[in-house]
Amino acid sequence: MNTMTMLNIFEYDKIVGELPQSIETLEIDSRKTIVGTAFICIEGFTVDGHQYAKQAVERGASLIIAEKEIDVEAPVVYVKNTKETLQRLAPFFYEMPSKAMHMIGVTGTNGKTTIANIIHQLLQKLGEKSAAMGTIGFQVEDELIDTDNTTPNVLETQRLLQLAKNRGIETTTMEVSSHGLIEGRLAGVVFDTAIFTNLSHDHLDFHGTMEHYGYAKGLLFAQLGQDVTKEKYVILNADDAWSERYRQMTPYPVWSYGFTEGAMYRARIIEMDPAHTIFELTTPKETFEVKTQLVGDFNVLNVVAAMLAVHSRGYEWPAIIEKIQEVTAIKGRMEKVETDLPITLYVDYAHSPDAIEKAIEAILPYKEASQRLLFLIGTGGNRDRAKRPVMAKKASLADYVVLTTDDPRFEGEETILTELEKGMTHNRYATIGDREEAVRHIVREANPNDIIIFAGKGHEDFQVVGNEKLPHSDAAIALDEAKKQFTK
Ligand SMILES: CC(=O)N[C@H]1[C@@H](OP(=O)(O)OP(=O)(O)OC[C@H]2O[C@@H](n3ccc(=O)[nH]c3=O)[C@H](O)[C@@H]2O)O[C@H](CO)[C@@H](O)[C@@H]1O[C@H](C)C(=O)N[C@@H](C)C(=O)N[C@H](CCC(=O)O)C(=O)O
Ligand SMILES: Nc1ncnc2c1ncn2[C@@H]1O[C@H](COP(=O)(O)OP(=O)(O)OP(=O)(O)O)[C@@H](O)[C@H]1O
Repeated sequence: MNTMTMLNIFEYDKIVGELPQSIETLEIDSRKTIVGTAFICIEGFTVDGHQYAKQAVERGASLIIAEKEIDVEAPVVYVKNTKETLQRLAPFFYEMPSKAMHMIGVTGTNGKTTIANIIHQLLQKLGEKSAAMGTIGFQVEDELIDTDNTTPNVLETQRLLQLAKNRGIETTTMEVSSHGLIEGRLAGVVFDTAIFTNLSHDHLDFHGTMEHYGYAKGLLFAQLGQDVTKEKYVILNADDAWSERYRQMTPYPVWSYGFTEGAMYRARIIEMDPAHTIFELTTPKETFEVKTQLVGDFNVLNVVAAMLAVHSRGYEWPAIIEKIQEVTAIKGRMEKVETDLPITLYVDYAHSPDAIEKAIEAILPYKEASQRLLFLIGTGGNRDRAKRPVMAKKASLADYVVLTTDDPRFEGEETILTELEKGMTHNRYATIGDREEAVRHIVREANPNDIIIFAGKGHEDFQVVGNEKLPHSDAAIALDEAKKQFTK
């Protein structure tokens, strides 16, 4: 990009040094800086990017954008606020890629990954070139690109969207986290459809109160804009009271879904077993029977929300209902671990109280009287502490519980376990800080034919200890221990 063109995009206070003719790329991480980069210094939660300007110059940055005085061997453009500058600059630099695609945003405490992946699978089955960005990474058709966050920072988001646009992607579905909304990571992303799943206790370390947390989610609906000449849709969960608040934040048509009587698109479960679900979907015009491989009441709502998003894209119901049958379970979401051993193992990403309750409730109806449901749950260190006892209380719905850690980071396991333990409502449980040992212990506790749910890690294959990502797989450890236990 021509440097003068770039300087027309945002306001600056002063320029020190001789500007290059053009810049090749933008970067906020000195470690990724290459020759010809414009490096933008961002003050983060942990460190201040201004400290890394020198390193960026050593790596070839030809221009620095800063808000504090720095001393570097490169031209510097001083602005009032580098975060805001980046939010204006990145979408322009990457040529507003979201405008070239149909964009679907999914927000809510639980279900974002599931819905985004159902939409992605469904659109591909309908012959569309689709991408999905979220907790699992960035899926561009069948390729998976690693990302650091559910909603990546503004630069990464724009860069990935441009990549999708360049590959001819027609629809991109993004998981929109409340952190992403509050931090302006979605600047320049123009959505066409916005979905709300549900709101329950999570992330209060960041948002403080449920009111603030709920308000943050609402920004997605406000961000759809006010241009009523555009055809945009809002898809809200009628079973969740927050939907009424979000309805008021947008002028666009609202399609509500849920089990509740007032829902425009109402689901009623007809049949459900551990391998499939059949439900009836009543739309304002007609009623359809829908078959899906996903299980659990909550997944019926996830499936309906995803089908509505695809309908908002212009696909007719018969085609959607035919293809939804082929959509498979999502990695790490109530995912059954394949084994011939006499034990049923599920890995699930539940790490909020509501998700834990839903995961257990998905299994209880099929559990025979002779079987026990064992549940392993941990919480992260240096994150929302208030949810710990509430999570353990929900986990107490299981017959036997193991309380452990889930990314302890820098926090001692003692505090995590003690705070979890406060919520237990029965005494059939163990506390084991080391997650590998906890997994092995719960398998050893199981009798033949019992069911174990390993909650919290889902698709993740690591455990964050300190600031290191150590390899860890609940499924692999559980299978190893189960072999010892059940092939004697
Ligand atoms: C609290 C938070 O949101 N942190 C995010 C933030 O990190 P940070 O502010 O600590 O960054 P920092 O380390 O202080 O760095 C500041 C600046 O210096 C730069 N730097 C740093 C080191 C260096 O050597 N060179 C260098 O240039 C960095 O690139 C950055 O520009 O910016 C990083 C880069 O964009 C994010 O990856 C990081 O997310 C962390 C990993 C995180 O855990 N975030 C959570 C809270 C989060 O955002 N979660 C939601 C999902 C929630 C849900 O489950 O629904 C999400 O969307 O992921
Ligand atoms: N609609 C739902 N309502 C309640 N719980 C759900 C729902 N959908 C999924 N869950 C539970 O929440 C867990 C996480 O699901 P999913 O990954 O789809 O949510 P998410 O919103 O993407 O979570 P995160 O923001 O933490 O990445 C699942 O493993 C399941 O236990």
